[in-house]
Amino acid sequence: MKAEETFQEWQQAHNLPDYLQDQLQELGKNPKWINDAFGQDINFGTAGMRGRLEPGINRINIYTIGRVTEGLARLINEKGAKAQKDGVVIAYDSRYHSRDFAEHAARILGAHNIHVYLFDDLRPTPELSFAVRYLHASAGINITASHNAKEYNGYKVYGPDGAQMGPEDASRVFAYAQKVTDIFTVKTAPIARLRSQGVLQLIGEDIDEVYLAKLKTVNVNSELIQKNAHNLTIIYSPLHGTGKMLYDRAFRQNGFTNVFPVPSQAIIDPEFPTTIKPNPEYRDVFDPGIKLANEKNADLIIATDPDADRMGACVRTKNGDFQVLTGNQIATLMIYYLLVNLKDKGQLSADYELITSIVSSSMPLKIAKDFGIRTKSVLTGFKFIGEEIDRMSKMHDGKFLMGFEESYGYLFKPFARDKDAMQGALMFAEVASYYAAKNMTVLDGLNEIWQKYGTSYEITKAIEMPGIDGQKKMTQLMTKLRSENLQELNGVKVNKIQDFLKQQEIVGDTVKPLTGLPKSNVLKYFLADETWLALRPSGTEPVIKAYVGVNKPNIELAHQAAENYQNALAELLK
Ligand SMILES: O=P(O)(O)OC[C@H]1O[C@H](O)[C@H](O)[C@@H](O)[C@@H]1O
Repeated sequence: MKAEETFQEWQQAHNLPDYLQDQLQELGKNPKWINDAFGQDINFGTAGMRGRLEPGINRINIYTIGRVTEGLARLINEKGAKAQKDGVVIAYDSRYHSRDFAEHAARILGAHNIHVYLFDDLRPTPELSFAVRYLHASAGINITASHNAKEYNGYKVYGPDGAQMGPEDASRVFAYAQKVTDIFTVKTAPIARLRSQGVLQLIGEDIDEVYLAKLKTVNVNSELIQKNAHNLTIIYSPLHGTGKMLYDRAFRQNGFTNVFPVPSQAIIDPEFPTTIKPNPEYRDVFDPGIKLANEKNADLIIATDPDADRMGACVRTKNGDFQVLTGNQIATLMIYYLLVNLKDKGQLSADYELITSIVSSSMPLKIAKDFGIRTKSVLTGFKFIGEEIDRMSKMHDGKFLMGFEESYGYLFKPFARDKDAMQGALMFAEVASYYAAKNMTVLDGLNEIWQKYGTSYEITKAIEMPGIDGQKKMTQLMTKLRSENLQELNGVKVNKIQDFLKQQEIVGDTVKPLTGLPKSNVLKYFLADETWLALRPSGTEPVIKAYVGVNKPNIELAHQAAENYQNALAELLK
């Protein structure tokens, strides 16, 4: 059906909530918007779906949420009575309509006689992942758009292992969802009836308690924390979201007693009024925290994104200013600390594994190699790290030490199978205590690591390409880059190209198969000066991501080189 016809159908639909009718009228004045919002179904991929909170089949609203939930219900029913009985856990974050959408999903699943565990209030993504495993549920749903701006919402789906759903099941959910002929009349059952029938069960504090007990096991040196944590003042921000629910108990129970929330950002608020995007990779989100840190004489600010899967940190520099660390730098400090700790205790063994992604820093890999442990690099998406954890536990062929992605995601203990900002915050607080005990700052620690292993520095940039037009442009650009086989950049020779879609590795005129990972639209370049570059369309936002990682003798040279390469990539992507 043409975009215009679908748009008209929505205009004529009965019972459309007021806010959607208002938006239809306003936004519908723009033919380009109609084309984009009604031109195709919103994609449901392995990261679920994410989009602007607007009317339209290519947007996030009660109807697209309803349709995909119907798809999930049909998949669960196809799996049989046990899957129905095991049920689905539903969580949600602090965004506009998150709770409405969660209840709507509960009503649809309930109408299919699928057991539902619905959180009584907002909760972190990793707690949902944990709950799916703990309750032996057949799936999980989280209504969240993670760190996106306030205009967005989304839908993440989890499999029985607590990791985000794999490609096979995701495409079946999408296929079932597409079979829904009338998006406005998906069958629901009333919440009160589902409650009285025992189909819908509320959960909350009961899960918090067991999840917190698990979080207690994350820190590795309680003696160090006991001796030093009282000297460490931590400023914490949940960025208006779900981290608020548990941070206080989590820090305290693990021995971090000097933790102060940023008051303005500890207010749960879908407007995210203190930020442009509630994303802990940006400096501006830390501004209120820096003010408080100066008042409290604190050196460390930790922030978690609204669904508390990403964790970022901002630390005091020598001249008293503050610097936001990258996800790669945080991971570098963490893996180094973990390995030193294991070595000191005489517990280091070669079967420990570090799992990371192909677009993350090479520094943690270097450190892991130096300490003699194993590493594996997987595609972007924490579910791939989850798969490796599964492999280790089933095959007994490795001990999981840490998983990380440059996008501020970390995991240490596999009771959750998605990145866990609570685990990240606790581990980073321990790293800061370790350096405090040595009278060093976290930045001193990073410098020490750089002196030992060379200075790695990475910059990731996201180049926006919105709408259906943007999607076409990304496809064209990736095709063009594939056909060009880049020979040099900024005068430096490209030694090797890895094409993860064609599964080929190109060295000069030789083309070899690239094995070991599923197909993915990623190009990675290795240059003669130890630089690596990667390009890929994001799976969660309308952007192409450009990753640069350089290795230089010092940080000034590294900064400069990384910026220069980013500029060169920006030219390529014009
Ligand atoms: O780079 P993207 O495709 O936007 O993905 C960025 C991130 O998105 C989600 O949050 C996934 O859970 C992460 O594993 C992934 O790293």
